[in-house]
Amino acid sequence: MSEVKQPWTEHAFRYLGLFFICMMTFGSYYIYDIPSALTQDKIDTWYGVKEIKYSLLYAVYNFPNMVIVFFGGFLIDTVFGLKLGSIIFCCLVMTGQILFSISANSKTFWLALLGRTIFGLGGESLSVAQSTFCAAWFNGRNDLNLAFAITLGFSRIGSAVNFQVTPTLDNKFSLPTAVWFGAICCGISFVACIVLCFLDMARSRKDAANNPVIKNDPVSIKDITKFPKMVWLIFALVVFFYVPLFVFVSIGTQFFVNKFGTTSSFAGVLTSIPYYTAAPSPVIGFIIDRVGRNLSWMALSMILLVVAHSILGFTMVNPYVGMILMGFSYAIMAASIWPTIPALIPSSRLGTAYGLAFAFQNAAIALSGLLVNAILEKTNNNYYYTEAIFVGSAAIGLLIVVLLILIDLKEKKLNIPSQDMKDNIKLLNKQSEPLLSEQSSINNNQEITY
Ligand SMILES: NCCCC[C@H](N)C(=O)NCC(=O)O
Repeated sequence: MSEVKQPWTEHAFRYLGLFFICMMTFGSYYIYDIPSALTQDKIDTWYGVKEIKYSLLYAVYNFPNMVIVFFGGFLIDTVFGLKLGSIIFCCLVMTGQILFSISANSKTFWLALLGRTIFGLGGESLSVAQSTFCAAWFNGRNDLNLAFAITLGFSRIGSAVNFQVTPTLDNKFSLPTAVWFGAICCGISFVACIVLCFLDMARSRKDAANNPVIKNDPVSIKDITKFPKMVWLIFALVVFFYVPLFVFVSIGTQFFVNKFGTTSSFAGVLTSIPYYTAAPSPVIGFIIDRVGRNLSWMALSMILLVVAHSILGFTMVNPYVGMILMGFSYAIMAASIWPTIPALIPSSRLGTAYGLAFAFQNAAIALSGLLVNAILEKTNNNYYYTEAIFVGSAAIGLLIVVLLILIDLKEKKLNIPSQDMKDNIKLLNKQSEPLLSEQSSINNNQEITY
């Protein structure tokens, strides 16, 4: 297909939208790790609670999201729409953090848990909305991978900044001030979300004028049974990649103190390296937009993750080496995996698809987090077993990518030059809406391939 040159105003408009897409989740990424940045000891002393209760501040976020985030995505596609859905999820995030801040003033632990629960009801679904916005604004353009990479890189800077700002505010002023600052960040994200919704109205009008589609295709929960097998393999890969990353990060500080004898503040610096190295992710996204072949990049990322955990778990090599490799692995995966979903699923069902991916991810992180902590407790902090789990998980992830590459030799959807992938996405969205409605009214048993 021939390439039509876009005017610079069109690019400027898309990148203005992208700025607000990034800002919309800045607050939620910032506040997620506030308990960890304050440290368990401080939280326990402040609220007068014991260890197990501290972990509840994370559990109340992750456990409901085994289910909630899937419905969040589905509701975006069916009831709320993207704009109203984002506003509702942003409100939940902000309300949750305000309650957490009030609990910090009143030293009421149950209120802190309520706040984190309400944050969880909105936090993951807001990330689904963010990915769906990103796909809506950049589908069919040359810079889809770059846009996803900028979004994640920016969000992760939010996570990393929290680890510096929260302890500083806590030391200089007080613990409640540090927590309220998180609420202010959520307020800024809420305003960004409102601005984005206005911009998105203009974007929808422009896109509808350029690519008119016949909208007669109600989204149903049963549609997930028609998702192609490649997208299920992508969901599996999300699980096997993020478990060795996020679960490791959650025990990282203690790991470095125990295994390498570092101070806890230096251990914190080491642990946050993968979040900082997400910053060059846009550069990688830019390269992938030029060369395409997302699956090959994902294979490289999985290899780096296997090597990183093998070095960290089974050698005494300087921990910077393993953590920087893990960071590169994350930067590459963040830029290459999320844009593959719009290449397999039409825009009208992207909320559901991202919702499913995050639901599996949350379930896996919550359950394996419990398993890993139980193993550490039973083995008196022997990290050999937990690192074996992380290496095993990354190795399974690598096998899944190899399987995807083999399937794609025939399907030619994901490991192809970027121009071909872009053309496929345009075709998928042009065809899917009339195609789905026609097919489902003709024969409900007939398989529909997106
Ligand atoms: N509060 C943390 C948001 C996580 C969002 C989502 N589950 C996710 O993992 N996104 C991809 C990423 O790399 O952050």
